[in-house]
Amino acid sequence: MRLHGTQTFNQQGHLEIGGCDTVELASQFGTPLYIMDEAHIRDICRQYHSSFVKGMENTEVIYASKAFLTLAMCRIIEEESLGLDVVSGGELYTALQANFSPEHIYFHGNNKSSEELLMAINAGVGRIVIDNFYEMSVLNDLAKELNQQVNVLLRITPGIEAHTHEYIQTGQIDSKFGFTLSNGTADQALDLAFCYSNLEVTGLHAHIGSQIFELDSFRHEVQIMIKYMADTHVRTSCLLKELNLGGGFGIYYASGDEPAKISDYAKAIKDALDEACQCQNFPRPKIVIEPGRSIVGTAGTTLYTIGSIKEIPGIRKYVAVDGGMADNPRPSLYQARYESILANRSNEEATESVSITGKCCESGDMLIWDIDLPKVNSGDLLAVTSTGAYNYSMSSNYNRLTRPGVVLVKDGQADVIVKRETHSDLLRNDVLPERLKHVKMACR
Ligand SMILES: Cc1ncc(COP(=O)(O)O)c(C=O)c1O
Ligand SMILES: N[C@@H](CCCC[NH3+])C(=O)O
Repeated sequence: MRLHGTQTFNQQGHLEIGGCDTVELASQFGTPLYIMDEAHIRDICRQYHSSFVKGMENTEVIYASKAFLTLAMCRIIEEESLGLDVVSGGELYTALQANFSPEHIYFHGNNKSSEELLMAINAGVGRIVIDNFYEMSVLNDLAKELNQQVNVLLRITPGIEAHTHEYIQTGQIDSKFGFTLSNGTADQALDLAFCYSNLEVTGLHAHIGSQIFELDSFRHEVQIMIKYMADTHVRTSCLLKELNLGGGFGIYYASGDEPAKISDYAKAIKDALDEACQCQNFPRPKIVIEPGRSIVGTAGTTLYTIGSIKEIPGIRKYVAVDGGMADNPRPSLYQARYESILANRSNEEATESVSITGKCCESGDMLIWDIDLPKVNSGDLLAVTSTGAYNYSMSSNYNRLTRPGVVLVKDGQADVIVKRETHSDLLRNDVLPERLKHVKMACR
């Protein structure tokens, strides 16, 4: 088990995060509980800032908020001088409610509605990243009506198959995202965008996928995109000045994961950029990167209480927790692997192999297959690590489970940043039509 950020074990053998004893957090806030380590998030933001913003000229880091977004997170990100990537009206709304400076917001998405585009224009977001022809024409019409010039990037599909789960690859040709480079669609899109009176094309965007470890995928992306920008300059004499390379930097979830350091990703990108610009005789564009997972992933831990335990002799021991695929769908979606420990007995030796299952009505509701733990008892607390990204943000109310709360811990203080849902929250939007109100069981 690898410890992350401020995680440590205290004298009672309890897992501590941000100076808070997780056993006490469980009794104060209940389980399941998402715990976010503020110092760790800030430390990673600072590593990105020093490697990319300070370490390279004219570079911006924007946080891909789809990984984990709350009002408090927006404030942390802005305080750490990072921008924000949003992909929906809901994410944009959250950022604006948190008073995030709109000029540092990039608006993504492959099917933005007119309402979302209008919201983005009215808010004055820094960039809208155009994904397709339909969006381009709708956006230009809206901007014209409002008599506004909108700064846009075009999303290009560069044709790179990064080594990651196929569901989280995005740069390959067979992708729903962006304008394909290899078949001339990207050229057509640029030619059209240059003609639209209310769009200001400042540059290009590409994103090759998520949870990528190899530096070569990013080097390759830089080479392809700089060559394309240089070719575009020759072909149209328009000089594109900005290149957004997306996110995708991998993190440690479980043994075998070996992500590069943030400074290594930065060096690989910087060197590839210098080389490509020199080789293509092209002026260095502004570079933007948009990491999500790598900023919050290892800063999150989910705390569960163990309930039922079922042993099938000679086959497997199922240990059920009070959450599951509703608060962490990643194992069932991508066969994602996680590590965990007993938070209340973290100093004890592992003696048995068990599989951690959730409480949803699905056989596929598994969190971890075959993990070694001390002999577990009902009532023990299980901490699953690296759950900061795409857990809370992808959680659901399946089986009408209530979403866990989120606490932000730092220097011994724990603040609730998202309240635990209650049963009455589940009925918040239910409407019982008058004609069904007094209906009882029909005679059979
Ligand atoms: C356009 C875009 N940018 C950034 C990201 C963030 O990726 P990650 O969380 O892997 O850094 C994603 C998600 O894959 C994305 O689709
Ligand atoms: N949701 C995915 C990553 C996709 C990122 C968005 N393009 C995950 O949990 O790994």
